[in-house]
Amino acid sequence: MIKLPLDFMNRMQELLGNEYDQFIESYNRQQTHGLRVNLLKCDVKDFLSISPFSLTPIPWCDEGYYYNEEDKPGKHPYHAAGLYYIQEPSAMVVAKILEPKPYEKVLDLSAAPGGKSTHIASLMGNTGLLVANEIHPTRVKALAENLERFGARNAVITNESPNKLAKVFPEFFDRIIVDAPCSGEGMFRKNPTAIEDWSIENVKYCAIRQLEILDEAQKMLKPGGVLVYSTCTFAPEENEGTIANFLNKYPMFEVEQVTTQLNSLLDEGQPKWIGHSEDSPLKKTIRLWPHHFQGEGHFVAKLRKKEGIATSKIKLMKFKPLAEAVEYYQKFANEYLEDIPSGHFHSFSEHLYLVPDQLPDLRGIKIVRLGWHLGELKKKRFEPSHALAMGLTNDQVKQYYDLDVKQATKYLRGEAIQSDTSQTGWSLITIGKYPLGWGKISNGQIKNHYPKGLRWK
Ligand SMILES: C[S@@+](CC[C@H](N)C(=O)[O-])C[C@H]1O[C@@H](n2cnc3c(N)ncnc32)[C@H](O)[C@@H]1O
Repeated sequence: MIKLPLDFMNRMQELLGNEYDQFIESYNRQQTHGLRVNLLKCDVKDFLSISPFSLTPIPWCDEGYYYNEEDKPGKHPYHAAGLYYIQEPSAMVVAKILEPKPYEKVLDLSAAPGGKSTHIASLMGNTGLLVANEIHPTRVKALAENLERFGARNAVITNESPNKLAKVFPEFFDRIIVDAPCSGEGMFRKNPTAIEDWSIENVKYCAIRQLEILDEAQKMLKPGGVLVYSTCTFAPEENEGTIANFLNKYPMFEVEQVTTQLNSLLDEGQPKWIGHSEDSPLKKTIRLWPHHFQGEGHFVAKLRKKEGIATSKIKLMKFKPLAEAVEYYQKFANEYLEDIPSGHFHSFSEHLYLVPDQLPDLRGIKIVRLGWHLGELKKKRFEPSHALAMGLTNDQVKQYYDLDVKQATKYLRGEAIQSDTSQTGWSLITIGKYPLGWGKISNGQIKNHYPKGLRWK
């Protein structure tokens, strides 16, 4: 049994009353583990037909499955191919509640390491625009890696404070998710440091910070848009409390009833825990309890901004592609790609990106990725990026070289692949039909271009 903070246990006992014993008992149950299939790469049926893991469906997410810990899907080459994301099962409900639609503009304001962003990308089918922002400079790297592995082509990744972001995206997004930094009570079973860091003072501090983040988030939402707020804590101050303070400050928002395939398993919000009446709209927020189903604790509120007319002026981005980079990209694409991705090009020094439509002027914003990174101009030749490989399918390239699991493991370790292929030049290295990265072939030798920073030890 894990050792929980005494003040936390006393609080929970007071809140849960008769249910408290059941709640505490859930800490003795085995942790659950989930993976979520990447619909950008394959449909669930295709994935199940090749999956070597023993999987059980997660009831609230069609593409989510529990796996056995011994399966270690994070260490399988299919993970490196971006076929799935390892995610806490309860967390899979959040993007479902957000319901992003193709061609929309969506913001994930506190996105690292990318659980919700990869889910949103997967549901948007590489259309529209996903802005995935993370304030923390180290954590944003993991976010970029995860979205790249997923093959997301429509994601702009930024490393900013909500306040700075709000200045360039006024009334811009159709949907925003604030998966807020919180006291993490719901993750005590999985994350012992959350136990060490827990205190009542921290709960209060988190509640203040959450409202500050929401203050900025609401500015970026279009009239009629949807704002989803989520935490992985049980603390009423950070859940119903934060939402009550928000609604008080911004009466143009209302709580929307959540309808998902999870409905019968969902618990309602608890307005009475913050001194509100039982008929409060806060009852429409939802709580996920670890003693009611297989997963950790979560809270989600779906808010909608009233309809109206957006009055903010957006200055659109001026694309500045490096002409030579475009020229050499096109040469590369004619030689190696069946389907030549085109659209708005933009360059940062020699790097070429394919940028989603309708992007505002992002001057002053720290940009980590601006859409799909195609590659880099290097001394009169174009070197395709890893992101380009991960966003392609094997039928979009003129040549690919398929590996089995053993060879793929070698490739991911950065080792040379023995072959007697007659291919020459850039070849998409795949497992099944799913890309792992690039190889460059000459005289039957495949030079391994799997990025050094990602190589398996
Ligand atoms: C719960 S985590 C996000 C998890 C992520 N959405 C996912 O599904 O993988 C909260 C994030 O908020 C970030 N954060 C911390 N302080 C913040 C602030 N003041 N404004 C915005 N984000 C902040 C943290 O760095 C952290 O990555």
